[in-house]
Amino acid sequence: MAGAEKPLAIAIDGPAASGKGTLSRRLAAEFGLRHLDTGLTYRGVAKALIDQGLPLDDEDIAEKAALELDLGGLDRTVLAEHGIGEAASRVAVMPRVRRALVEKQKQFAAAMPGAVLDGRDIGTVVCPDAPVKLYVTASAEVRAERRFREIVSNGGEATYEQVLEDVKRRDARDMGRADSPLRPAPDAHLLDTSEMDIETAFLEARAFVEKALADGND
Ligand SMILES: Nc1ncnc2c1ncn2[C@@H]1O[C@H](COP(=O)(O)OP(=O)(O)O)[C@@H](O)[C@H]1O
Ligand SMILES: Nc1ccn([C@@H]2O[C@H](COP(=O)(O)OP(=O)(O)O)[C@@H](O)[C@H]2O)c(=O)n1
Repeated sequence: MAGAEKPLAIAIDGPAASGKGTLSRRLAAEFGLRHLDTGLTYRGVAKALIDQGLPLDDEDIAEKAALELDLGGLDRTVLAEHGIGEAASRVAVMPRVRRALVEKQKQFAAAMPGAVLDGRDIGTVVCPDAPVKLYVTASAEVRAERRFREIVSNGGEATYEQVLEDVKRRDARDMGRADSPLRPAPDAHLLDTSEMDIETAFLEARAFVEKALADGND
């Protein structure tokens, strides 16, 4: 990245358990960039409200929690809990919560040498000028199977049917909200990982990033 004049942003969006976090972490390591899982910021707000016994749907209260959130203090091991994803998608419908978090996410992306950000609105709202945008997806059934295995391997309890229902409900809420709904940016490259293992998906994603960066330097 030596000599780069402005930070490089790689925007990765997609629905729950599509594999965007796994890809983002590996791409960040590969290209020497920082990484922000923006889902953790919405999860962080939801967890703060739950811990204080506060409602998830009061915009004044949730905005305050969003403004107070410290990106440096997000503990993935705690926030990854399945139920917090559902709560996060409820706080994520509120425009003032989004505004507060998007501002912090933009600041993160603006620091050199740049960053890989993953979430639902990175290519459309947080980094609309990113030169590299990926929309990672997979069928709801494949994503539910991945999330189910993840929960069980972490010692949690769930059934595949429950997880599939949760995934579909969250998809509907994320795609149906008025503010920054989940959708591919018009210039995003679609990567359907339904039939790909992690390594294959990473190699595809890396090849796409390399090509996009080379094209951008022409
Ligand atoms: N292509 C893939 N094939 C199989 N499992 C995958 C694949 N991509 C990710 N996973 C697994 O699926 C789960 C969800 O992946 P993650 O990257 O956390 O998704 P997201 O960030 O989109 O919610 C993790 O346990 C991860 O190891
Ligand atoms: N940029 C983002 C990231 C997450 N979110 C919300 O936060 C929830 C949790 O996101 P996440 O990325 O941690 O969820 P998973 O895909 O890991 O299951 C999502 O269901 C969205 O409602 C969002 O609205 N915008």
